[in-house]
Amino acid sequence: MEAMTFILFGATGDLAKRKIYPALYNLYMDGKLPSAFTVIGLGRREFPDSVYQGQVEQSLRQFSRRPVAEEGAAPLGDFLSSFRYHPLNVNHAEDYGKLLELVRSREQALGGPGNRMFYLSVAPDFFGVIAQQIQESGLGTTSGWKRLIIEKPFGHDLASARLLNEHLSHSFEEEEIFRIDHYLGKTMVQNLETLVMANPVIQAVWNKEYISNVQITASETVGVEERAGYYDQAGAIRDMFQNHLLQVLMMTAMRRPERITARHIREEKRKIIESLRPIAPAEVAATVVRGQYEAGVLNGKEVVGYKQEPGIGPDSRNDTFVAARVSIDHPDWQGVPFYLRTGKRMAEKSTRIVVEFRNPTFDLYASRGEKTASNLLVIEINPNEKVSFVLNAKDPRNEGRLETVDMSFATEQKELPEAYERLIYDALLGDATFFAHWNEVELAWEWVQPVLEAFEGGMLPLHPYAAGSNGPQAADNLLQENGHSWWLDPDVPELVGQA
Ligand SMILES: NC(=O)C1=CN([C@@H]2O[C@H](COP(=O)(O)OP(=O)(O)OC[C@H]3O[C@@H](n4cnc5c(N)ncnc54)[C@H](OP(=O)(O)O)[C@@H]3O)[C@@H](O)[C@H]2O)C=CC1
Ligand SMILES: O=C1O[C@H](COP(=O)(O)O)[C@@H](O)[C@H](O)[C@H]1O
Repeated sequence: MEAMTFILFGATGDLAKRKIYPALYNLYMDGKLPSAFTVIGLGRREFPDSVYQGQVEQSLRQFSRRPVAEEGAAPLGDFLSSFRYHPLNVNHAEDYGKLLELVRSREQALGGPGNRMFYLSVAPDFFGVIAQQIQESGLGTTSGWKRLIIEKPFGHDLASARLLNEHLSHSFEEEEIFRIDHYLGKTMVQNLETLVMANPVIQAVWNKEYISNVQITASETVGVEERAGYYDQAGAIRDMFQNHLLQVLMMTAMRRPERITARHIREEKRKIIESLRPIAPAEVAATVVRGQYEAGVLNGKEVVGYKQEPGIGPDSRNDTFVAARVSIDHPDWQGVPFYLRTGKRMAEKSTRIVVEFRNPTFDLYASRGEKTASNLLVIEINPNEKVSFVLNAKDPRNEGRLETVDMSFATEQKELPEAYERLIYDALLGDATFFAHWNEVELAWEWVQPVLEAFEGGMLPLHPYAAGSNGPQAADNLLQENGHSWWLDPDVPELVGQA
């Protein structure tokens, strides 16, 4: 790989420490970084490179999945010697000129064409000004490639997302922008495409003829944590639904691409998000449920309600839970509801997709007083990474009566690269397959916008739910109207018991 300079805005921030430095270190240890590279960390304060390198080391010791060597020992020492710190206030134009001098001097020292990766790990309000200054200062002019990695949230609503994109597009081509959605870096989300496209058996039944409904859940046990300022403005709908859940939906429902390339996969994803049936604000209440957690018991401990969390006001109407029934007006998915839900302070941490297959209308076993259970394909994304196929079989201990069994495989999590490792590596290679294209982001906001308007216009009740529960009853009713119910437990035998 050619030499590269990695220019990190927000180098002293939480995300850099918890995710970006560990990802870079693990890539380095796997031989996936260029042999010549510099990381230039940026923040407002002044301090020497040695202090910065110490901060990076500390973050590796705390967060790296791979144990870090002793202080000063190679390869840690070699890795850290590539880190430089530069004080820069994103709003001060003159600071960018000085940054350019440092970048050029490092490029000269490293050799190569001057490849520049700009990573914006700062508040989204700064994205526009940074992109503009990169352009105006000359940082964006190089004989190598230039790329931009940006973090979520990408806008607060449809209008702000469009404005942000317009700002970025003055300085970067769409092909140069890598919008991180860390769910797209998760092993099982990446595996979805292979599972469906590389297995003719699954491919053949991946449509409305065989699938009854699809359930995508991202439940969390954590509450708002220390992010009240951000979360109380965003809510579950912007924090999780507009991006992560809709991305997982696109990955699940996309049809077979012509080829396995970023362009072809994104084309198929776009067709799905384009086909989501829009809902008018007046219809939102019939298809979307929002909730907010109250005090409850989680893992045997009492926890406070959302309104009692530090930094949240007693009158907050923010949603900590959202569920929706989504219809895809695509010939292959007509009549197959996709149920999506996400919430904080729920009974379990579980991100999963459950695909429920149709049962034949004539049940051969009814004459024996038995009922065949629905076949399920359960794709557990987090914290377990496991795929299970739930089938009917004979129970040899019970006179050959029907029982459900599962065929499954799981991945060994410890060994696997983390989402940020995969995504940063892909961006270094210029592979945008698992990044959100602007079309997807815009269309996702287009679907969500009437929902936001219904929220703001008070057209949708905010259902309370107890911390430690599975969310409000209204979210169950969404499915019951169609004769479905949430498959609750990712542990398959018990899950089947919920039917
Ligand atoms: N933390 C997380 O888990 C996640 C974060 N994100 C997103 O990542 C981004 C960064 O988040 P996070 O690291 O948590 O934020 P932090 O608040 O922890 O860090 C913010 C960073 O921005 C820098 N900064 C603030 N103002 C300026 C300025 N005027 N000029 C230059 N630098 C400035 C700070 O540097 P200093 O104060 O040293 O100047 C600091 O390094 C955000 O967009 C967030 O939404 C996305 C997903 C998860
Ligand atoms: O992006 C976010 O994701 C996390 C959940 O991520 P996971 O990988 O643990 O499933 C969520 O807690 C956070 O609020 C949100 O900003």
